[in-house]
Amino acid sequence: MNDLMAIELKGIIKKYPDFTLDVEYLAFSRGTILGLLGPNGAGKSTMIKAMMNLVGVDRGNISLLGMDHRREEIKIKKQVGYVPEECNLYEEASAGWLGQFVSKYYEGWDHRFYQHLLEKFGVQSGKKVKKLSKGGKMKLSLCLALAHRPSLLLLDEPTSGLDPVVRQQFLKELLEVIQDESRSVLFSSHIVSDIEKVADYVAFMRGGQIVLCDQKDDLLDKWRRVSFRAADSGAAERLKGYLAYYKEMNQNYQGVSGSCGDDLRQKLAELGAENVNLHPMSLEEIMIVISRGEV
Ligand SMILES: Nc1ncnc2c1ncn2[C@@H]1O[C@H](COP(=O)(O)OP(=O)(O)OP(=O)(O)O)[C@@H](O)[C@H]1O
Repeated sequence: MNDLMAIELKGIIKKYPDFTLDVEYLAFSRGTILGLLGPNGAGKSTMIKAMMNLVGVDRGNISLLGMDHRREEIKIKKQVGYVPEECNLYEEASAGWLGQFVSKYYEGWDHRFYQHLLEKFGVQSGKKVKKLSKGGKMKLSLCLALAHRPSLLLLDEPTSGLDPVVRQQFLKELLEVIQDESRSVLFSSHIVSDIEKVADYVAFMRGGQIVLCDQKDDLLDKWRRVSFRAADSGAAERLKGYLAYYKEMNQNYQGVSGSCGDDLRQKLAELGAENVNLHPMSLEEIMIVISRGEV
């Protein structure tokens, strides 16, 4: 277990009849935001639920804030704010009542901050949960998760039901919340632009596995769309090693490289590539290529 890590997963296996979560290793440091991207059914929610011990894993170790997720579950939960994908709040309760109720479980509960968040997100304190819109329920869940000023926030697609204005507000709030101390956030989303705005690290999931995890800025630096013509079949064999995914027609290659150094163009040329073109990729483009497993 590494105390400096917000979350550390090692050798996780969780089998369902038609799906296996298989995470060899995933970790990110305290005080940072990890954006978790992946297509529908990739296993993002299952992995987050496993961290919260809401889904029991068959094998492997999970530590949150340097503590074992099973042995020290209660201690962890006092320091974690979790917002699930589906709203599971008591429908007959109001935001005010829920605040009073939830506050009993958290030493760090800050009632003024809770009121401030409700106001900021436009959630009426007296309105019952059942009368809130989908976005309203998500905003209330966020306020409840943020108000005890947790050391670690686990947010499962928190922005999916929100309109663009509230999404902006929420992302701003999130950045403010983690700015003052060493707060850490795991944030899953389909909205790549949201992840791009706030994340320090980005992890991509596909088919139950983490296929890539890196610092966001490094990802943008390293990934390039590449095209070239291979001088001959020997050159083609050597050049393919530089492409994460590619398609080929008559020795004309179009692909992507995830290992772009300043000298990639020169390296490809030395190995027999002609007419080399390199283009930067956005996070969205990288995600689409990785999600599909093809160019
Ligand atoms: N309780 C369960 N029993 C059986 N299979 C399950 C269960 N929960 C999830 N799964 C399966 O696990 C897979 C991953 O689902 P999960 O909800 O973790 O993906 P996700 O990446 O969060 O997807 P989305 O972006 O659509 O929310 C899916 O194939 C799903 O059917």
